[in-house]
Amino acid sequence: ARGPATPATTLRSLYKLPLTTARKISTHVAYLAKERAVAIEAVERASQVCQAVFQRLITAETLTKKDKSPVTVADFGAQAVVNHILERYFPDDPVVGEEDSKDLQGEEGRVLREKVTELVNATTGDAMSSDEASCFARSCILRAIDRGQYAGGPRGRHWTLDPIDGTKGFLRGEQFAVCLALIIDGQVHLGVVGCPNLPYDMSKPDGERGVLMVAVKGQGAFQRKLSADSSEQETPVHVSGVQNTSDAVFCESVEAQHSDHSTNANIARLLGITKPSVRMDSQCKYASVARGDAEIYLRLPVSETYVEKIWDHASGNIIIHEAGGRVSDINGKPLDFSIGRTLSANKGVVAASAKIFDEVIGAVQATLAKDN
Ligand SMILES: Nc1ncnc2c1ncn2[C@@H]1O[C@H](COP(=O)(O)O)[C@@H](OP(=O)(O)O)[C@H]1O
Ligand SMILES: [Mg+2]
Ligand SMILES: [Mg+2]
Ligand SMILES: [Mg+2]
Repeated sequence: ARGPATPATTLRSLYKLPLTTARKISTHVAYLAKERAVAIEAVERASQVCQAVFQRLITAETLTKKDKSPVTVADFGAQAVVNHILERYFPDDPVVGEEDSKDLQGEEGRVLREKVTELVNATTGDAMSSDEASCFARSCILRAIDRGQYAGGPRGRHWTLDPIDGTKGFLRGEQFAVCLALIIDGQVHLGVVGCPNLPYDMSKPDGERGVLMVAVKGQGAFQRKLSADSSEQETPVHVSGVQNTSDAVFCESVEAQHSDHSTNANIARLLGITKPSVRMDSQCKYASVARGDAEIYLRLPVSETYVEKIWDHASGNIIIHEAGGRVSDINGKPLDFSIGRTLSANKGVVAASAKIFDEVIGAVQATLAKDN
């Protein structure tokens, strides 16, 4: 079994250095620097895949027919691209990804498989060697997607990927996110969220869109413009400084099946919140709280049986913490990413800036006690 990842052990395995050398230089190299760069590259590439699909495949017709096939193509394409990039740089790291290649296999999956392959090659061909490109045209695309089958758990390193989070938002042309996180020994150490449709500056809601947020444990949270240019400047993000919950804005899912709007509203009332909730799909909600567009994210469960998935929360979780906020489930318990593919030890999610977090949890508990 691998021991806990420290900068020195990470450097040793990344660059195949003797441990003594790795220890000496570890004070000069930022922790997880290579992982951070690769994760940003992967999320940028996958976001391009999603945007290409949106432009080419989503039409008035697919929307009125509620045709979900475009998002399916984008989902598989994005997972193939991210897993492929991760494999190239970190061949030993397993991946917990949302999708699997079942629907792309055999004769039944041929049409979809060809669409995904064509899409991936068209949008990322320039970044691939000819060997890789011809491999992608064949079966490797299924293998790349299925590198996401890992079971997760408490030991070692693994990535977790949501190739498109906020499927419904994607189809509506609203918010969605490409989310990639690195979990080490059950804890999130790195998270990247790409939000192609989120305004870069919320004070200019009609201005430039496309935000990438990134955080590494202990290094703070940053945002940059989402584009393929890796030299993009980064600026630190911080949660809001609002002290009184009555001045707060809260955000929640658009989909009422994912989060209980009426319980959320009761909690907001108890906190003296008067501003209407901001309804938004995907982990862009975490990004909004991280940079102070909103103060609170409420995800009160609707069903007794639904268990949240790690890829829906891992990146957002570290970004909030590194931006000065806190995240827990509805009982104030930290999200436990060490169990496997799901957050089976938790129920619902609450995120808020640190100053008001305890008060928010208090209101959640009081509201739930009253409801029962
Ligand atoms: N009953 C339920 N309760 C909570 N979350 C659910 C749910 N059914 C599906 N989800 C998850 O909610 C995610 C979207 O969250 P949001 O409402 O914040 O946009 C979905 O991610 P995908 O879109 O990646 O499938 C899916 O994993
Ligand atoms: Mg999701
Ligand atoms: Mg998804
Ligand atoms: Mg899904």
